[in-house]
Amino acid sequence: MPKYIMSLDQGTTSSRCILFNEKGLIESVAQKEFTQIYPKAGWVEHDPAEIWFTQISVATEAMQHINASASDIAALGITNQRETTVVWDKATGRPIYNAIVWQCRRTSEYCDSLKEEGYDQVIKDKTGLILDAYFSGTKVKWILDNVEGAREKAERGELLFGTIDTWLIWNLTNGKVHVTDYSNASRTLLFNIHTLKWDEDILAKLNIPLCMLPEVKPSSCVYGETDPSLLGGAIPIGGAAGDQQAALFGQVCHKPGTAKNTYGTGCFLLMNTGEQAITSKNGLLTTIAWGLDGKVEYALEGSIFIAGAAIQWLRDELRMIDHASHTETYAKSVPDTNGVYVVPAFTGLGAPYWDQYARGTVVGLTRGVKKEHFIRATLESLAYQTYDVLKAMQEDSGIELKALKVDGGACANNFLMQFQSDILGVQVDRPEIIETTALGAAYLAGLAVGYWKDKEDISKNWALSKSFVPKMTTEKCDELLVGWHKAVKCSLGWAK
Ligand SMILES: Nc1ncnc2c1ncn2[C@@H]1O[C@H](COP(=O)(O)OP(=O)(O)O)[C@@H](O)[C@H]1O
Ligand SMILES: O=P(O)(O)OC[C@H](O)CO
Repeated sequence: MPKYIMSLDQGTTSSRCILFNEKGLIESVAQKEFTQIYPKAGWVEHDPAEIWFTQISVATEAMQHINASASDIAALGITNQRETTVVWDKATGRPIYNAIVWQCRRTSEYCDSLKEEGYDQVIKDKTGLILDAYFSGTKVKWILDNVEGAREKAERGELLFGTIDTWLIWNLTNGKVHVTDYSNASRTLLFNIHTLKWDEDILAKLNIPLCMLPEVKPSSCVYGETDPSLLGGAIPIGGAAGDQQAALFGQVCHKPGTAKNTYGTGCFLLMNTGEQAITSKNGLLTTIAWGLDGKVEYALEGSIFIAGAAIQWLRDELRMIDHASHTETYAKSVPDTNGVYVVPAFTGLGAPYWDQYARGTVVGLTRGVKKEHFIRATLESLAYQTYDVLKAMQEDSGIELKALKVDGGACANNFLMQFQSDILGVQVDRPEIIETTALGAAYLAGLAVGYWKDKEDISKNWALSKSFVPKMTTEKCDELLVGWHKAVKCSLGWAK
């Protein structure tokens, strides 16, 4: 009887593999960071070969840590940074260009031109998304327009497109399977979330041939088996989901009205809306949560582009800290930010502002401002951005959240979680396992092969580690939020 489920978590900054047991506990982890490529201001790329190589090597490493063999693994699930776009040659399996990362702004002006024609409404109606460079569609078009001979090859059926789930499954099956799941398809700008088909009108508008797109399947289903040469035997690939939807599943937000916020590179707040696709009036996205049990379920999403990445910026570019976790001590060493606000709009602002031209802004500097204030203000910016998104979500859904489940690397920060609870006026619940993204993918894969019976079987695994309850007065909160919103105004439209 196989003992584990393997989860491949291909994130924006690292590739990770976790082996889970049937209680949803971690048995083994391996992780590798990979290169971020910034060819021009506002452009972000990854090397797809490095993504594949780091991912397969951490899988091997995680197995070695506990002497697991392929026969010990019941199934493998995949979860991934979403929207990031790879186009490769079907015959050779070689990418024709670097992966264009979700954060990349190179197609902003093209998106503007479509907006001027009013095409943003068409996009919203069909895909549930905002017309923005964030999503895959305009990135695929950019590759076809800019790599010599690419469009002709694509039209002849010689090129394939995939988000990272598709790229990994293609490689895991040695080029046999070209698929994606509903949750990832719903982030491409090319998928109609109501008809559940690739949208031929949008494809024609963006001049993207249908033949290069993957087949879209449920998030929990056996897509194929890993090539036996890779992990010492064939393992069924039983599930795939975009990382934010996987986290929603891993947090057992299986019922409408339940929500989670993931604090990783960015911050993504998702609320399950069941079989109803709610259209936002406040700058949120309507997205597919997963395809499971013969149907799809939807979510409302607030996407914040820069969260933990701002902490990495403090560490790597400003060199104010040696380690992300040190921010907690610095922030607690001062009573406030001394009037400083940091708006980390490094790649524009996502929900609810959707300003492609906003840029990072620091306001309120005076002679007495110390590094501790700056660090605290950067941490607080994650909580303020979450406030803006949660407010929009409560208005759209008509649901007042009683508690917010949190996960992702930066939710380990107790200062941040307390400040988050204060500013939201809502309880914040951190689970024992904060690797819920990987766990969600494991659950989807395990369900497909009968390792877990059903959602109820999974739900009992969720365990609370710590709750944070609001302590700040409403007056103080309001005062801080006025300052934040003034700071956001300063950042808007800067790069126009
Ligand atoms: N204790 C901490 N306090 C604040 N930020 C943190 C802390 N630990 C990790 N982070 C941030 O969290 C991010 C890593 O989280 P993770 O969930 O692994 O992200 P991703 O999946 O996007 O790569 C990094 O951006 C890092 O700066
Ligand atoms: O890699 P993460 O965890 O920052 O997630 C990135 C998101 O999927 C982008 O939409």
